[in-house]
Amino acid sequence: MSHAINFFVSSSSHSPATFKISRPSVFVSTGSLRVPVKKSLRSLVVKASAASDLDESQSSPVLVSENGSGGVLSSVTKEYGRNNAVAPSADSSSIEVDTVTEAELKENGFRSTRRTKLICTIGPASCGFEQLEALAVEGMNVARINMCHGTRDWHRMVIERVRRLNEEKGFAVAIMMDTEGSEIHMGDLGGASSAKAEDGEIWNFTVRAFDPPLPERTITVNYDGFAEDVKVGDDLLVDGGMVRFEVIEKIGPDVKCLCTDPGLLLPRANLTFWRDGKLVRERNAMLPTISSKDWLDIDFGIAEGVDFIAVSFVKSAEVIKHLKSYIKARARDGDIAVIAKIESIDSLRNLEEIIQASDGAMVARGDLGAQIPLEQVPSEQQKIVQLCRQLNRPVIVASQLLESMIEYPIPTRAEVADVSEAVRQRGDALMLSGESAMGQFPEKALTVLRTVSLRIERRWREQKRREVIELPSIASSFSDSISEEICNSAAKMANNLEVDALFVYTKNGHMASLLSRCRPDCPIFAFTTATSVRRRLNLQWGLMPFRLNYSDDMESNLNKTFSLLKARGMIKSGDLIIAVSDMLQSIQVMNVP
Ligand SMILES: Nc1ncnc2c1ncn2[C@@H]1O[C@H](COP(=O)(O)OP(=O)(O)O)[C@@H](O)[C@H]1O
Ligand SMILES: C=C(OP(=O)(O)O)C(=O)O
Ligand SMILES: [K+]
Ligand SMILES: [Mg+2]
Repeated sequence: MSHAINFFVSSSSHSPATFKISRPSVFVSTGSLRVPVKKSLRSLVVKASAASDLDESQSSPVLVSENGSGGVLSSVTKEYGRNNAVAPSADSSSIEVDTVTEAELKENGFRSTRRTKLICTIGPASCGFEQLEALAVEGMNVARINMCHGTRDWHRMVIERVRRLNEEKGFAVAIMMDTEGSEIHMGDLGGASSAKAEDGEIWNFTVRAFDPPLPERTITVNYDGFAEDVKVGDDLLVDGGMVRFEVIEKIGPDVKCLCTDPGLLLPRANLTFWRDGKLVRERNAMLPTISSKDWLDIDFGIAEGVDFIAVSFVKSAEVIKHLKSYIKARARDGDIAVIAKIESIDSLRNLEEIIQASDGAMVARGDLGAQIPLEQVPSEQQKIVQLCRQLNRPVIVASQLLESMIEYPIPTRAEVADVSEAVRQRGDALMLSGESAMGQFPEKALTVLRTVSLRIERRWREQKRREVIELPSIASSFSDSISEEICNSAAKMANNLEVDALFVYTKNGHMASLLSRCRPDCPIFAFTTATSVRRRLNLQWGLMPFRLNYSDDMESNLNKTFSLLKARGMIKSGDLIIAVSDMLQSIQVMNVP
């Protein structure tokens, strides 16, 4: 027996008078017990189309098919059979999914797949082909290159290796380029890997350029206005306080500083200065968010076709809008997603408009913690994660998640608790920085992120502890409202019916992100026609992106998908799924035939 429930909604004029929805006489069970309804199909189709396209009979209410003979089921079965008959092996190559997802699905089934996405910063400790491969196998979804460090040639080499890895080994690792931004930082220490500053020593911070070797106890500073901005008596903090100096004398371009908290100085470490307990914001606050060097790096990123550009030290939404239109005018293959890094006081002030303007955000706790009191960082993190979810933007929690693993093979208990909390908050992605860029245990650190994520996600599902965060409507058009309602309902149905997976057919990824936003219990298979969209979906919670050519005909799309996934052993007969699509705005519940 099968049930098909169809709503036809006429919507060219959005006045309530022409908008008719009738209640279905047969409704999908919302009991919490999962009932395998083998060979049945229940579908609810909400179709928004121009009123003039529909006559009165078409727009009239609900079509219910009580028997399977003439309903959607029979055509699904027929189509499926036909697909199967025609060269299944040739067809099975036309669905692209990364090897890690495939293996995870085959070995452990739907429920156990990881929902939280993982980003690794690539540096000297992880840039080799085999090292990158090991990270990909371990679950790296996105490789981040930080333009603060290394040359463009070095970054190009990393991008090429990741691309080759994807092509040759079937991964789908996306690339994120992170701009240097106009932060004030130290120079390269004349090639030394570090320098020790001792208590009571006097160091010279200077804007003069030197050929190596540098004079003893000399630090070059990248910002020309440095010597003018600081005052005698200011505190100078390296990396938010890892080393502390006090300004004792200014002589032209040289600033003499007394070390008051000793420690290790690392190349290009960030510098902030404080006066009367407040961050000093002189002319340095006027520096452009995107420097001329950043624009060259951005051109490089566009030419290399990176998937994401993360913008450091964002102050306002304007810069994000500007960059997005710059990219749109230049990027060849679709656009590059722009991620706003929230790491300054200004970005906190303009948080909502910045997130609105961006394609995603990063809680960049490293620099954020150097600008606001440390004890305020956790609550800002929570707020940013929640706001991103409400505005439907992916969010990354970054920096010092497993800092001790730069040196040690296991994390501290406190670090594990921090990672757990970020997973519990349901951020989209977690990011490694120094742990994977220059630490001794990049793979082990990634394994910790993966296992902790899996553990917390499973526990959350087992306890059925769905959080009560309110998801406000974000749609800006009637059609968007329909998509949003469909995704909210489909996610709820998926939880109540305990389905195995949600399927979403989405050309630009919007419907997939709306489903991800609901953080449903089951994984979301996102089918998209474009490789670039597929790579970008890698950043979003719970999405398993597939590339697949499909038509506007949902039935044939489903048949094709079932046969391809079955041929690859990723689904099996009887699995219960809910499918939604952005072509025919619909929800269908069915067992895989
Ligand atoms: N491309 C690179 N080349 C050399 N070292 C790098 C590179 N990328 C990252 N690193 C090292 O890894 C550390 C952590 O990376 P990250 O957090 O991205 O930078 P930062 O510490 O400047 O914020 C850096 O301080 C630097 O020592
Ligand atoms: C991720 C961050 O930015 P970066 O590593 O580029 O300083 C941060 O400050 O936390
Ligand atoms: K950066
Ligand atoms: Mg930063």
